[in-house]
Amino acid sequence: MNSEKIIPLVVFIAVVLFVKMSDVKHIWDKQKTNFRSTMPVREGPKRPLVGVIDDGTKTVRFVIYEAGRSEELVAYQMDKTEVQPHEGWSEQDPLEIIHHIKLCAENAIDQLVELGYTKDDIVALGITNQRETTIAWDKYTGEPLHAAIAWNDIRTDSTVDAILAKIPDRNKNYFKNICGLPISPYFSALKMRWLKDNVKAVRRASRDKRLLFGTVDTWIVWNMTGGPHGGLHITDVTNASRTLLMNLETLNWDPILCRLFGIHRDTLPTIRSSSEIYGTVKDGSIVDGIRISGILGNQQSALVGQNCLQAGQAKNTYRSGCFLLYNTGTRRVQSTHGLITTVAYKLGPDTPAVYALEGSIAVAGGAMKFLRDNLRLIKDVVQDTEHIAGQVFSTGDVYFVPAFSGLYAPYWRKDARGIICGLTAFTTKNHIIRAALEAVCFQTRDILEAMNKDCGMPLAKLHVDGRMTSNDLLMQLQADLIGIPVLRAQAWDMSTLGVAVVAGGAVGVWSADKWRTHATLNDTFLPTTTDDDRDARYTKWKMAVQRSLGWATTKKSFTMTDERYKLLASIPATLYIIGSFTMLVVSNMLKNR
Ligand SMILES: Nc1ncnc2c1ncn2[C@@H]1O[C@H](COP(=O)(O)OP(=O)(O)O)[C@@H](O)[C@H]1O
Ligand SMILES: O=P(O)(O)OC[C@H](O)CO
Repeated sequence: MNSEKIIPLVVFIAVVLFVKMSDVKHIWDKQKTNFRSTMPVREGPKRPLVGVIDDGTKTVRFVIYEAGRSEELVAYQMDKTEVQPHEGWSEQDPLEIIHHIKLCAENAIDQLVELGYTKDDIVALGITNQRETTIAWDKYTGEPLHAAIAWNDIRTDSTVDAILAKIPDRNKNYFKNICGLPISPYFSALKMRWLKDNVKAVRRASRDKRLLFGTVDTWIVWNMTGGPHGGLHITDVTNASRTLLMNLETLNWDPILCRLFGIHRDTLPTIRSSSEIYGTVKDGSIVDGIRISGILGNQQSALVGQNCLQAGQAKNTYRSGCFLLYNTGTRRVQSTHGLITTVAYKLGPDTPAVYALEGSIAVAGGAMKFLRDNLRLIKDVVQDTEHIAGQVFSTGDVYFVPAFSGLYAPYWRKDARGIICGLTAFTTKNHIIRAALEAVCFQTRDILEAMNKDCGMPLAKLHVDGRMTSNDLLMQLQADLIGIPVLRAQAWDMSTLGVAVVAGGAVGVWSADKWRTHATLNDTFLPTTTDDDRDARYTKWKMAVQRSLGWATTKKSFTMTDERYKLLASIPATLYIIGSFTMLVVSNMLKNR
């Protein structure tokens, strides 16, 4: 072979090898998230272990901690299937959740065995979960009667209007002093009402007294403790406080609210504390026989995991949504600036509940997914957002309000829809991506402004966690746009740590004091902007928010959606021509009469 032929051949082989290597790296990167054995084999006496089930919006995880240590020992994670049958709807499969939990537990315990432990070293299980997502099932067969309706599903828009019609002045905050929440599609009672109004199987089960309702924690515990054969129908105060049905003072279902939404008390779980031995797993799975002793909604769990156990401490968790919780101690602070009052935790049946003010943001990391999957501006949410947005020094005055399903706190406007404004011929995708990152930071500032007004004392620093916080650019923008230091947690997943602490606490292997010494911080991001600069940009953000409001109406006009287009396109052309011709003839006949 002469060199003319050899050189292209070598180049070709090199290219093929390079492509294959990047494939391998991609697969390896994916595996790393699933098979994370973060710790080497331990020397010295073994500690008791605490297992955690974390059911998130997009993923299920099973994590195992050594009691008293804040680092994960092993973890296994699986993605979940999200179904969006219609615009604004978001459903999950309740059976998939149970299936994934079992598989994750098996895989995590396999890793545990490699480290020299056995499953009997696990002395307690904790559950942390996406909140508000609602499931209805049959108490005698255990069958779900419908898909789980996810927290960010907005199908209940008109249900909200129907409920508001029964309330003086249609005031969405009318019952806020009882349950801490405004009437919004976000919360579970609306989803329960929708299920009763729209799903025959749910109505039938309700009539036959077979219906059980629950948030995801309830569904998991019921299934794991025996299901139709004596499964416990319980929830914890933090999850119950997200339904719109719990009275924040009595910590029980409120009769007025249950009547307003038409939800029968017998279909609701018993409300328990966040840290006590509820029962033992009896499902024949690998964790059979282990005690379940902790339940916390995932945002409350991150508050505990971040060690924000004193009144006045706050954390912000950046996941698909973003949730800022401010511990108010045993005082229930009523927000007059659009925040909600929620239970932060109750560490035992006889200990008082601790409350928090919460600013909930529906879309944070979800906007990055939108840029990748819908607009295809990026390929990788983690690397591209940081890298591409970092290629420009500002958004070029572009603002992105990701109000895909309305705006939550502090606006609570279900009629808002997403906008990108300020586009010029100079705008590139880099500016739009950067604007999407800044949107997360501005929404956090919205919450902080409200929180400072409600609490009267501005927050001096912000503790942050969640997968998105690995983005350094986002963290710096956050510090720049709120003007206070941002303290990033040592590990991104504080939700699993929080419930591990309370589950371990209930069985006496984990005391808050011991855990505290291990909760260390990793990085601090300091503001680099002036007050004037950040205030000017914030004023522009508020203008953008104003433009996003009032876009969606409950009564939709007939618009040509993709679904309708496909339906019309499927009608044979001849039928269409005959139909049109007939209409023409009839209209002429009528005209000539
Ligand atoms: N480093 C990052 N930079 C920007 N966006 C990120 C980063 N990491 C994750 N995200 C986004 O955050 C979202 C939330 O991630 P994750 O915590 O896994 O979801 P969940 O809400 O199910 O817990 C993802 O959909 C992704 O779009
Ligand atoms: O699973 P996440 O992180 O999206 O959490 C969802 C919240 O709990 C909703 O309130």
